[in-house]
Amino acid sequence: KEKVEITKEQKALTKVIVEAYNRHQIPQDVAKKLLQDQYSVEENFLLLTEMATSQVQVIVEFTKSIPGFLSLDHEDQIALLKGSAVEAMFLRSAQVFSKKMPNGHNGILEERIRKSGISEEFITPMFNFYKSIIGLHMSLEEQALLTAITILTPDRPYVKDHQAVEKLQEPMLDVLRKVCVLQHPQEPQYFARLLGRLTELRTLTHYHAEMLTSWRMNDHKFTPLLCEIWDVQ
Ligand SMILES: O=C1N(Cc2ccc(-c3nnn[nH]3)cc2)c2ccc(Br)cc2C12CCN(S(=O)(=O)c1cccs1)CC2
Repeated sequence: KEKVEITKEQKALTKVIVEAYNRHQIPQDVAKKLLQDQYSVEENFLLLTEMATSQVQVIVEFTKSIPGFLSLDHEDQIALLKGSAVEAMFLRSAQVFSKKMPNGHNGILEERIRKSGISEEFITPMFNFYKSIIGLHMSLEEQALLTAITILTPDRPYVKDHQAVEKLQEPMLDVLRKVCVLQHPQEPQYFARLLGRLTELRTLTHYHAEMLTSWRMNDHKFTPLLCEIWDVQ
């Protein structure tokens, strides 16, 4: 049985990523609004849009703290952010949603999301993904590293220097693999299961793009930041 050892450098890298992941949080008042009294479908949608805008800001700040990211070609930095924005937001939402919301409230929040103009065909895969993330009981290190790995995906559209992105993503994959072995010794396939969630995330991006079109049709308004990052005119 191979003795798994995390090197000094890998410990330092994990520390930087976890600190960045913890440092940027959505202002509590924004998330709390979702728990207040009854809202109409329009108001719910507006709240989710406000939340999503804060989430994107948090994800951009987290990304900038990933060692080496700011040394990438500037256009590649934008391509990575735009290519991973929805996935990083859904991954982070699933991870935070469960923690941030005291148990009793999950139902209320779930109710708000269900009553926000998002169609059932998107709600179902979204909550299946959410439940699959919760079921993994990821540690903070695993959540932070998996989010960084998602953002540093070399094969996003318009990325020119794949190699440079791979060089940043590989060390994260190496340390995540070791962290999984050390933190889930009973589950040798745990690391593979984590990466499997990234595949499920890609299907959510597809649903999200479809939803964006239908929201546009029903004249739903988005903030300038969301229009920029989601390529909405
Ligand atoms: O809003 C969501 N939530 C609730 C949520 C998210 C984050 C925090 C939070 N608190 N502190 N930090 N973060 C709290 C509640 C949530 C939870 C699980 C999954 Br899976 C996904 C989601 C979405 C992500 C965005 N979409 S969206 O479709 O992109 C859309 C944008 C505009 C209107 S609809 C809706 C679902």
